[in-house]
Amino acid sequence: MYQHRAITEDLYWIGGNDRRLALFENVYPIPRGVSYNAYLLMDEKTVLLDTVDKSVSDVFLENLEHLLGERQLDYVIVNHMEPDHCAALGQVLHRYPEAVVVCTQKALDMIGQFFGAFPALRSQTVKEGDTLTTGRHTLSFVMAPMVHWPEVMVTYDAADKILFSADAFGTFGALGGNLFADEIPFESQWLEDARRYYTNIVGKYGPQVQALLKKAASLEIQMLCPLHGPIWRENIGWFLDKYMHWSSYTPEESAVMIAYGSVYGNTEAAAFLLASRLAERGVRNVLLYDVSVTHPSLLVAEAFRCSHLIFASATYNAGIFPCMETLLLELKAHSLKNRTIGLLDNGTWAATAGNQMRTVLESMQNMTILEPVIHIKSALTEAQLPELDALADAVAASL
Ligand SMILES: Cc1cc2nc3c(=O)[nH]c(=O)nc-3n(C[C@H](O)[C@H](O)[C@H](O)COP(=O)(O)O)c2cc1C
Repeated sequence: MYQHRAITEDLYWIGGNDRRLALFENVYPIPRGVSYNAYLLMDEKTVLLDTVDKSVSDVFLENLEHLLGERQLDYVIVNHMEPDHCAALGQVLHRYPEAVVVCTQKALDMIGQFFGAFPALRSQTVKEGDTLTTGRHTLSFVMAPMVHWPEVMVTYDAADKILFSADAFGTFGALGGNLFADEIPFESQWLEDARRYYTNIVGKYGPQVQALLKKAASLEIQMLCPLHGPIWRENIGWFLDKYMHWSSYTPEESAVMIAYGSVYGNTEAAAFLLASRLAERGVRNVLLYDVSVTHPSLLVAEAFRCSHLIFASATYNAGIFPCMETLLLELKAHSLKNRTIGLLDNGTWAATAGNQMRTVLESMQNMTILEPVIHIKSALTEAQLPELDALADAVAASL
């Protein structure tokens, strides 16, 4: 049964929701599911904006066929060629061979790579500022390379001031009937997933996102239609501000995240003592995470949110505790920068985790490592409490 939704008088959401997928990109847990948004503009010409993942392609095709009825599909705009948005493209082109695919040259190349040759493919490649008039609407194309993939562009509808923003402004979380961000408690129930989505999926490409935000600033935008999650028509400035922070690697809050990796509990105990010492100094909302039981994607998101990051690790086979090493390499891979760092390590015969964590962190940009670094020999001693206090003082003073 079709389940399309009207957005305006001639624009429809025709996507689908997947609540069964355990791991997005086979990496990121999505307990609240994910939506794959596609849009259909029913102007004098009909225009499909992106398609969907294969998991929801049946309902998407039903939506498309039901809305089109006897009309033909004139254009398919491909903003992003990642398979979670283009898996159904092949089926669309087989059903509507007269449709003209509008995309970047790079996306056109990818169509050939993913689907093989479509001998009868009708295509129109576009560049920055090119436009397509479909009747009442004039769509213009804004290049957004590496706002996830190199072929990405976004599409601006000048008539209704809508930006079809591809993966930008997306979030994890399936839609539950409400289509608009202003219809759901976004800040309290969705922001965490939006941050986890941005930081993990697009977070590495901050400069490219900044470039897109700069271009978007010159457009009057009344609605943001992303490829995942709810549509924005109110409070867009608030969400843009989040993107400004995330893409410039500016902490959202003066806050402390402590992540520890511990086998027998002694490093954990020291991390908890440090957290308590911070609380005694009036630091609020200190967050303590065990890296062994917390998915790195959540810790990456938290690291983007917090100004201060403390890493406490047992030494493991002359290296960093494995889950901690994974976290640090993930943070580096996502280009995190501009943070204040505290370090604790532990070892029974040769503690090397501290130096190795420092090496990773010093290879990242603008990471300020606070002194003292705490070195524990198996278990923290009374004699080390002044050192722990000194680190707590340094963190509190720099917040
Ligand atoms: C598999 C394994 C490898 C370890 N390798 C080292 C090591 O290379 N150097 C060292 O000093 N301690 C090593 N240790 C010991 C722990 O780092 C040490 O006992 C530490 O105090 C554990 O802290 P925890 O109580 O937080 O787990 C290793 C422990 C395990 C289980």
